[in-house]
Amino acid sequence: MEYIAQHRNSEASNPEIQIASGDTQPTIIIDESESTGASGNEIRLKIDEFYLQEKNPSFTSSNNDNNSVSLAWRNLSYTVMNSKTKQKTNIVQDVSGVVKPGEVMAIMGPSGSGKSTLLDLLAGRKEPKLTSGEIYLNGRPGQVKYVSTYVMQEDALMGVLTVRENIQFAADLCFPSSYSAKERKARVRAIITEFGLDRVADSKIGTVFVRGVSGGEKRRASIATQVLTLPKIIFLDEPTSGLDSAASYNVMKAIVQMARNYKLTVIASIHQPSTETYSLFDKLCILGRGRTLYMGKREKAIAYFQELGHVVPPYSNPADHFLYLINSDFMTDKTRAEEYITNFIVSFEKSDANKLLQEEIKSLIERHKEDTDTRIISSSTTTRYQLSFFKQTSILLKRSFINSMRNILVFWVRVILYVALGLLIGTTYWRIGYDQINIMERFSGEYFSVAFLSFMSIAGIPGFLEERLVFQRERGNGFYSVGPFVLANTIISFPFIFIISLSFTAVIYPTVGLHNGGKHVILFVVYLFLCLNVAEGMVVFIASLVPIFIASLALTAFANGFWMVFGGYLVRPHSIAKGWKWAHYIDYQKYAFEAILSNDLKGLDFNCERLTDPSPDRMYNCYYGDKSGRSATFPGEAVLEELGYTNIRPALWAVILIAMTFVFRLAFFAVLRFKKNHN
Ligand SMILES: Nc1ncnc2c1ncn2[C@@H]1O[C@H](COP(=O)(O)OP(=O)(O)OP(=O)(O)O)[C@@H](O)[C@H]1O
Repeated sequence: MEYIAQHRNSEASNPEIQIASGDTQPTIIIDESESTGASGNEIRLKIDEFYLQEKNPSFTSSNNDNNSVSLAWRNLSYTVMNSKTKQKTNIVQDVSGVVKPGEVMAIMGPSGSGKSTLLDLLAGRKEPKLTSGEIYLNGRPGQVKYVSTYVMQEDALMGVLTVRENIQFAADLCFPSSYSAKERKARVRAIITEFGLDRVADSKIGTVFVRGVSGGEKRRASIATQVLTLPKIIFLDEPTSGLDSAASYNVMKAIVQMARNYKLTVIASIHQPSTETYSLFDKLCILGRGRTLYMGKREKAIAYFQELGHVVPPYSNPADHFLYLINSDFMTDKTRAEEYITNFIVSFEKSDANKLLQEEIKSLIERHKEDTDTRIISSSTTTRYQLSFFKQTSILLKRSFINSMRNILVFWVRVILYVALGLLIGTTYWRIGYDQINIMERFSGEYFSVAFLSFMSIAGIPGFLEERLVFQRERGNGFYSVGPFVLANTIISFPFIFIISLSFTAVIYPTVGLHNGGKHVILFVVYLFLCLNVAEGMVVFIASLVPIFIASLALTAFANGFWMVFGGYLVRPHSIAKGWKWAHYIDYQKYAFEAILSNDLKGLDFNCERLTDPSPDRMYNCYYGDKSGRSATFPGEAVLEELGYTNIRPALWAVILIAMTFVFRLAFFAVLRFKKNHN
């Protein structure tokens, strides 16, 4: 059933949302002008909720928590084995807790206390073999990952896109196709308002070249893109890290408000919240050495520690005080430090707070024992992705296109570099002509074009790494699969690489004075284009394998250095040592270089040197071809033959270059598909 929202400004007297049921398309009629104090945004929110519930029952509402999910866990442990000592270490041990819909819990503790590990455990992101304990969704064992979203610490946004565009693309990717463009836009508007981003909605996120929104706004935008679908449980890994206290407060406030409005269950690991941020939490889980030092209501924590004899001094931040209190890392006496923390652990185990917690978990399980409603556990598992492969690819293509057009780092920096370099080469070689002494210059120019242009594909690494981070986040949240991303990335590179090849050729070809004629110019562009596609494929493959900027830069530079050695110019094919011949045959630069060489030299005649003291039998000195001294010229073919570039088959070489592009793109797919992410 479809619903259409209509805004009517004058006639309706009832400010409430009305549903005018028709036969097929009931219409929501809204009067914004005479609302009873509800702002346009509030009305919009109501429409959005309405849409979300009608279209997908897994979306929750502020007034209806039927679909909300409580999360409880009991005796959760994570144990790793030290590969050297073969000893087991509990990173997290016997941790229990419960968070109900609408509540926000903070996991706090000193560095290394196990906050991230616990968050990952709860989110189902840890190796099950190393995990023990139980996790309950609404009191029943269930798969958390199907009803939750994990918000990573790093902002994963496209810098050249505006806040709204980033969120809109996420909405286009994560909502099912039964949502109209208008509905998705409405949801985007609503979440922008919820996260207080209206003022900067049309500002770019920012890049190294363009100053964008503030760190806090960027963090809010990043979170907004990940919670658009109102997942029932939200995990946030250090959502305020790197932000000042005001920005941290605003980020947390937006999250808390959303949790309240939509009855979402929220768990966030947090380092050192300010007093204001701390006061936003409903519950606290304080960890020390992987054990629970306190788990319960935030407002009862002060009294709890007071009972243990640790009074929070007046006017001090309770969070700071607790963290200071439980930090034994800097105690010089290790036995005393151990005892000190053990006291906190034992005190909590024996505490009323713990008894209350255990009873709460028990009663939650009891209450849902007879529950036969499996909707929560199974609702999101029926279809893995909301959109078809084709739709996913087309949206990603559109976003990649905008990113490539606007982000100078992706392609344009290469266009500028190549044109500048083309001008440099062109003006240096300036019309090299057809004398035999110029032959090696042709070789050098053509080799340089292939090798340097391929090498400079590394300029695309920063842009790709940014895109990969967004991909990783969106794939993690189940927006789309690897195939559409790889396909979109591949397709979008073609026109830009073509522009690069064309612009370089346009500059270099006439200035250097390569083989004249339309066919030769076109073939030069084609070979360069095919070569750069392989180079680009190799860059994305390496950068996805090692997604660390400096490391992928170094690896790609090494790989290109390797190909340069075996490309057939620095060492001619027949001179390459036997043991390295294989490298020559798998070197894409060989195929491009030889095809370009053949395109230039074949069909050209070069002038031999006229002797200063000619005799009737010997008038010329020819480096190649007929060396009898009677011929004034020799063909380009003779040069190739004598220098060992025999058996060049340009059409086959072109096919090999296409195949190599395919292989690298396939490897790129395999890496994204099968490599485990550790960041
Ligand atoms: N797989 C593992 N093998 C060995 N040690 C581990 C493993 N995972 C985590 N640890 C160790 O367990 C401890 C807890 O790690 P965790 O990252 O959960 O702490 P944290 O409280 O989030 O720390 P921080 O606040 O500094 O990020 C650390 O000392 C860490 O080095």
